[in-house]
Amino acid sequence: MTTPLLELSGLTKAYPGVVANSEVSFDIARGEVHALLGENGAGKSTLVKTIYGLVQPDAGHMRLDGKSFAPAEPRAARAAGVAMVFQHFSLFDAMSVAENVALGMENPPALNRLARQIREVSHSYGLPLDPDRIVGDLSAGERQRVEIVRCLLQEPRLLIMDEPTSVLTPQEVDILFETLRKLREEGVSILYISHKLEEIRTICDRATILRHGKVVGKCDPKTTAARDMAEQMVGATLATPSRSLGNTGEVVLELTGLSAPAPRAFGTALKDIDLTLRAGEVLGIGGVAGNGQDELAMALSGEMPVAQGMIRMKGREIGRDGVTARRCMGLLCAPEERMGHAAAPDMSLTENALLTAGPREDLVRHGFLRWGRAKSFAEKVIERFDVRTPGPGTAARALSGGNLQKFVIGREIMQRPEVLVVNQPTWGVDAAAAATIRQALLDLAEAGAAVIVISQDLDELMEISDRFAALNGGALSAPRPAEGLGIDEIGMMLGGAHDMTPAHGEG
Ligand SMILES: Nc1ncnc2c1ncn2[C@@H]1O[C@H](COP(=O)(O)OP(=O)(O)OP(=O)(O)O)[C@@H](O)[C@H]1O
Repeated sequence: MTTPLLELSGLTKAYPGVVANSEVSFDIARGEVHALLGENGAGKSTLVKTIYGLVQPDAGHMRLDGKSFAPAEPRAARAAGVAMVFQHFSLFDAMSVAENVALGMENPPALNRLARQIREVSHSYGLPLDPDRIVGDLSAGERQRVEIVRCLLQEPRLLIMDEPTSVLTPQEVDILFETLRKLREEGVSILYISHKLEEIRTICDRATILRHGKVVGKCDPKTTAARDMAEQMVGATLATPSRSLGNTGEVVLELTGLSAPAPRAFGTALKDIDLTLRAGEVLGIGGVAGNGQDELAMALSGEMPVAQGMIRMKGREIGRDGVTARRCMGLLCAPEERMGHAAAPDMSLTENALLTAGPREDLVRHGFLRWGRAKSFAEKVIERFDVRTPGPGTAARALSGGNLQKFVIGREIMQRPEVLVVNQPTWGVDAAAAATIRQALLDLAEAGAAVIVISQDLDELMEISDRFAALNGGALSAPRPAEGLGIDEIGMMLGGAHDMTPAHGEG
């Protein structure tokens, strides 16, 4: 039998209050795509950080090519042939693709030579990328290609990918998978983390399942149903979100000709958006990333005030009101970026609760913070949304990505909003927790709130929306009832076909 590329034996890593990895053992063969599965907080990131030299294990060891492997830092892991594409890209918007790639290399060649290499790699792996383009102008999928090409230039033997498809369009996912297949043929091994089980079934050869830091199962994803994998991850049976068709009530939010210039370089301007939202309804907004999702969320939250007359809530003009005034009225938002935007990383969960729940939960009185109330509010969110953490005193940055996501969404839902706007509510969240969040959004609507869900996950939108609209280049299509909407119609809406005027011949 040939030796595996990487063998992990008994890897253990504890943090205060949790054992993130407990005696983890498995191996990765040469030329295989190996999935690492597990619910939020199961220990996947900790494990791949250990392989990449970012975390030092308390016990256990690794062997690469049969030789002892204990990288003290990422540089050592890279030198041994391990590369990693992170979930959050670390690119500079104002620099070109080639300049960004050079920044991540130990000994970058001259820029024109590097540009040639980038073209070669991008051509041979079918990843279209122009080295001279400015990164700020690229789509999320293209940015990811910059990171992948940067890794491929190191000719890795093991490529680690952490949730690579969460920001990609279906077409971009196909391109990525073609590249992964090519790498596999060349004998490169891939360790693939994702919560999207159907994708795992498509691309992965074997899967290792973690629960509470331990390996609880291994399976062949090609022959295992997605539901079975999900149930192995959580060790329980999954509930499907359900909803009794609610009655929609009066109009709570009206957008009239909502337009705004792009708030930053490389942002998207909002173009003449009209929308009427009623109490009790869930409106799903789809679209390829970078088509105005963040800007619309900011215009609604009050982070980006807009002109008089463009936004009304319950008949009152609020377009120029700031975040706090809107929160007091019951218009709450949870932005897409949880670390740094939705939550302050170094602050505890109690402090993070105070950041947005002050006005509605009465957490500040006469200028004094009411710590006791803030703490018990944070505890309630932790309990209801099953946030896995030692307690409300934990800093946001110590939570796993999915658990922090549960906290920031739960924090808004538990403030009983009248209008809730959420952007990518289940990003990085495992199947069971995603079902909990979707159910909570449906329950909120059933209790009479109006909910806007902005998401790139079309399945999610179709599952929970009453009406569906698409953002394209900062314009919003007219919402259509979600029920019965076919994939072709959705595709046309996403592509902006809604505002195409009939062509009158060419030239
Ligand atoms: N720097 C840290 N300090 C304290 N605890 C941590 C730290 N990093 C991770 N943890 C804890 O270790 C456990 C495993 O976290 P990890 O990020 O590895 O999970 P994960 O499986 O990657 O989750 P997700 O799918 O949500 O990203 C969690 O309970 C998390 O809170």
